[in-house]
Amino acid sequence: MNLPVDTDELTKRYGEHLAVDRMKLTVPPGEIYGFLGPNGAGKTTTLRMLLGLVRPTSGSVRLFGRPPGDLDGVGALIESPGFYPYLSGSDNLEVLARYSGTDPRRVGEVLALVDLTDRGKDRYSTYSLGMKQRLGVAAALLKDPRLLILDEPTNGLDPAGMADMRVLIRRLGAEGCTVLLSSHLLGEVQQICDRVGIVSRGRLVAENTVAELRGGTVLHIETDEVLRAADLVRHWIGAENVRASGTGLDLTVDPERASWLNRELVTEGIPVRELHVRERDLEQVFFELTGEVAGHVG
Ligand SMILES: Nc1ncnc2c1ncn2[C@@H]1O[C@H](COP(=O)(O)OP(=O)(O)OP(=O)(O)O)[C@@H](O)[C@H]1O
Repeated sequence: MNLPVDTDELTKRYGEHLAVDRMKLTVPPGEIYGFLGPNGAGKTTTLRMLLGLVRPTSGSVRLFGRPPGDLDGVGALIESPGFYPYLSGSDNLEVLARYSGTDPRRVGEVLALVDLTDRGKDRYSTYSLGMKQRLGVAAALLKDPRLLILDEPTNGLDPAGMADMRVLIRRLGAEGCTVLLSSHLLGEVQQICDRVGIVSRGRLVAENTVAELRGGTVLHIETDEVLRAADLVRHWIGAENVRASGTGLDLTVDPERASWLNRELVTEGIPVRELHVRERDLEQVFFELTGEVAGHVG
């Protein structure tokens, strides 16, 4: 099958600097794939290589089985498109439609898709940042793509603008469009994407669904005797499943065993102040996988 996105050993080197390192990226049809990593991780460079805007140092790119540069069926928003500020959103799209040989009747359709019908006749310069971004997506949708590539589509948007963009992307996905988007915001990919690839220093360090990346649940125990509790629990369930954190322990263990653990600890004279199951945070997973400072990612 010709996948919408399929790269192999994709590499880009700028002088001594390895911006993208042997990237293997596959996106099957209909998926919303989040390409997640801190600033400078190599996301934009990868997306630019997919679109034939940057030549790879080595490795290969195929979009629908075709070499980069053949962008039939592919729409992209990589950096803010150059819209004319004094033209309306609608007129700007008509210029692009004419330029790309698209039926101008499509302009009304894409404006509706991005919820800009009411403001289509207003000058671009009067648009909010969120509206400008949505017009950018509308431009990428002009040719009715089967694959949409979006670089940081919510960058710089306020919470309402971000929410609108999430709704839009999910709607496009529901209509069968494959979407590959990059982001440095964990919360965002968590909410939008079916699958996530985590990129760090040019390498894809993990790839999975959000749920699987989180790796299920953690049992958290709070006690005043953390060290003694940690020793005992390590002995019972294996040291690799126990992490001491401050006044508590995080255990990778079947939550069904919570009452058994509680009983055993109390029997050993360890007072258990609190015991609850919690989901691992994607931010924590990200940090564990990449060693990147968590503050880099939202
Ligand atoms: N034209 C270039 N010449 C030299 N180095 C570059 C060039 N383009 C990108 N780089 C470097 O390659 C690395 C990856 O950059 P890239 O823009 O792909 O990262 P990113 O993950 O998209 O981050 P951001 O979200 O900040 O754009 C960075 O260290 C960057 O400085």
